Parts: sequence; C-alpha cells; structure tokens
Amino acid sequence: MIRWFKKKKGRPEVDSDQVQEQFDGDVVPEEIPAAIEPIVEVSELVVEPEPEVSTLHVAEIQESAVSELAAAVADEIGLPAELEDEAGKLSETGDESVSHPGKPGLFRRLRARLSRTREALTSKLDRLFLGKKIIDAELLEELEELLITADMGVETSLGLIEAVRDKVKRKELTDPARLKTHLKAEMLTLLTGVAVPPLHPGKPHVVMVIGVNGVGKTTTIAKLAHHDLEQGEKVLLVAADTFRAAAIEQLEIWGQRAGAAVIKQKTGSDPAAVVFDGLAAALARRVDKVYIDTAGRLHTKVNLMEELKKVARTAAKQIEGAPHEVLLVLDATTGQNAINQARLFHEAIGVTGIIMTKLDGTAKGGVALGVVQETGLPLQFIGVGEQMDDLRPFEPEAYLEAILG
Ligand SMILES: Nc1nc2c(ncn2[C@@H]2O[C@H](COP(=O)(O)OP(=O)(O)OP(=O)(O)O)[C@@H](O)[C@H]2O)c(=O)[nH]1
Repeated sequence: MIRWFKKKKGRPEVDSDQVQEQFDGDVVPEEIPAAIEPIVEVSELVVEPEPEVSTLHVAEIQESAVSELAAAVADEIGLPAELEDEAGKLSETGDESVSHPGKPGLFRRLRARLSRTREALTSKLDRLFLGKKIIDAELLEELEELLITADMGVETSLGLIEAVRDKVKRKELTDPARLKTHLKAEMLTLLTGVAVPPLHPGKPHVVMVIGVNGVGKTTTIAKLAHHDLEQGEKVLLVAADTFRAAAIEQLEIWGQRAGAAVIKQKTGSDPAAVVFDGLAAALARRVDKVYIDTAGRLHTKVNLMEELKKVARTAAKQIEGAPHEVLLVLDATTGQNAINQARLFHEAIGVTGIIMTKLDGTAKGGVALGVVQETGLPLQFIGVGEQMDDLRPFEPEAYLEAILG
C-alpha cells in the first residue's frame, strides 16, 4: 500500500546558516561554469553499466547474502518456518505465516534483510530480561538505556518507557517476560499514530527528492520510477543535482536501468533552470510523474537549503502546486544523525514523507522509530538492498515483527 501526501502549509523557518553548517564539509568545491548547455534527453539504452560499488562492508553483504540465500532455498523447497529458521539462522522463533498470511515470502525476505537490527535488539533485550522476576525501576532504566543505544532517539525512548511504566503502575503489566510484547505494541501505536496529510496529486505529479550526499537519492528515484513504470505510468527524471560531476551521469545510468527518460543540463548549471526546463518538457510530453533529483551538497558559498527552496519555487511557477511531494531520503546506517537531518530539512524545506535506505546493512534500524516520532512525518518507503525491487512501502507491523519478532 503506497501512500502519497501533500506538502504541509505554514512550516516553521530555521536558521539556514545553522543548517548549512550541518552539511558543509571540507570538500574542495568544483568550479561552476556559467554557461548552460541545451537540454539533452536520454531516450535510448546504450550501455549496460557495471553494478554500483556498495558502501557496505563486505562481511555485512556476505551475511545478508547468506540470509537471503537461505530464505530463497527455504522458499524453493517449501520448508516449514521453524526448519527454515534453523537452516538459515534467520530467526529465533515463530511462524511468520500466522502474522503475515498471504505474503510469507515477502516477509521472510524483509526479516532476512533486517537481521542485523533484529539480532542486535533481541539479543540485548533477551539478556536484559533473563532471570528477572519483577519489573522494577532498575529494569526500566536499563531498558531505556538499551533503546537509546539502539538509535531510537532519546525522546522516543523516554516516551516508550513512560508508556510501559504507566502500564506497570496500572498493574496491566507485571511479568518481565511480557515486556517485549508490550513494548512492540507501544511502538506500533507510535508508528501508526502519525497524522497523514491528504493527497493532492498533480498532473504531472511532481516529486522532489532531497537528502545529504550518498544517502541513496539517485538509486531510490530509479527504484520509485521502476515501480511507477511497472504500474503503466509515464515517468520523467530531472537531474537537478548539478553540483556533483558524477551525479547527472549516475541518474542517466539509473534512468536507463529503470527505463525512464532523463532531463539534464551541464554540470554546474543552475538547478532551478534545469527544473524549469524539465517541467516544461514534462508538460509537453504529458508524463504522469516527475522525480527531481537534487544536490546533497553545494559549492561552500551556496546555501543548500536556500537552493532547494529556490528549486521548489521554480517548480511551482511551471506547474500549480508543484512539488506535490517532497521526499527526504535518510541513510539508516547514520543512526541518530538521520534524526537530526530529518528535523533540519523539514524545518527548512517542508518534507511530506521519509524514505529510509540501507536498512539491510545496519544494526541501527531502530532509528526509523526515532525519525517518525521526532519529526511527526510518515515513513513511506524503506530501502533494503541495491536492486530495483529493494524499495518497499513501509508497513509498521511487518517492520516491527522483523526487528523484534
Ligand atoms: N545496501 C543498500 N545500499 C543502498 C540502498 N540505497 C542506496 N544504496 C547504495 O548507496 C550508494 C549511494 O547511493 P546514491 O543513490 O548514489 O546516493 P545519492 O544520495 O544520490 O548520492 P549523491 O549523488 O552523492 O548525493 C549506492 O552505492 C547505492 O547502491 C539500500 O537500500 N541498501
């Protein structure tokens, strides 16, 4: 189930210098040429590019690949859930078909991809509860610490513990063995409690994708486009990350893989100009959906947030209500930093939804809870690998089952 949301009105402003400091690094800026080359459209498949080099550690990839393979083998030969787990060391207990009737294969893969987070969380929780007979203040304090160190964010962890403490006070919860179940229920309430703004789609529907360097914006756009194309939609990609030399080329490669046309200009062009022309092309070609790829870092003298705001204003000049969505891509492996980024981008630009990538390569998957709780934004998609179909709509129950199951 895919939800699309309209941008919120009346967003608070933020000190953009402060925001810029967050993202400016010590990168030597490239020289930005003033001339803007004419638009070039990529319409034909030319070369089959080499696969991207992953940012993940080799051992992590191998671990994930082993889990994946075990799941696939189990699927193939139809082992019962308990034996699959035994064979692939995929999970500790439970028959997933009970909690996820109708799509056990999909859930099994999600579970395999989130194995690092699950292993980290459940082993710590089990150790904490081991031999405990009562839920006392000390146990709750240790649990609070565990959640914070699991990258859920301080505010979120305190909120979850407070809810559990209330249940203990009301004597609804007394047995430490039941703590995990109650915690999971509180987490589900948190994840499903986010107010979902109504959808106001445009024609074409314009989606601006933002986020810092390397979080997975470009590949995520390709995955979204791939999904839309499979639904029979006509999709156009706009390469508005004109700062990084390889970014345009990368979008072209991914556009070719997904089968979507790309509108681009020369490196160093004004991103707003690329968007203006890109949306004119989108209107002329009557496409259904436009994805705008934006920069995650700019020339050190240019304020990233101001540039992104300008891109959004320019989009609105071409198409009423555009961008209809602003999706922020966050890298789960950055843990607590992802929460800070979400807050800053939302305050500056106004984000409508979050996409969290690289959940397959990290034990920090709990950060999804922190991001939702501390921004009040819906988590719409999660990235669990580098292939085209490794982007999934976020389903809170399946996610919690996969990390705590
Ligand atoms: N394991 C894993 N890798 C991912 C995922 N999403 C993206 N990646 C990888 O992350 C790396 C960076 O992705 P890009 O799409 O280039 O990131 P970007 O945000 O566009 O980066 P810039 O263009 O530098 O701003 C690539 O190697 C991707 O294959 C994911 O869900 N899981």
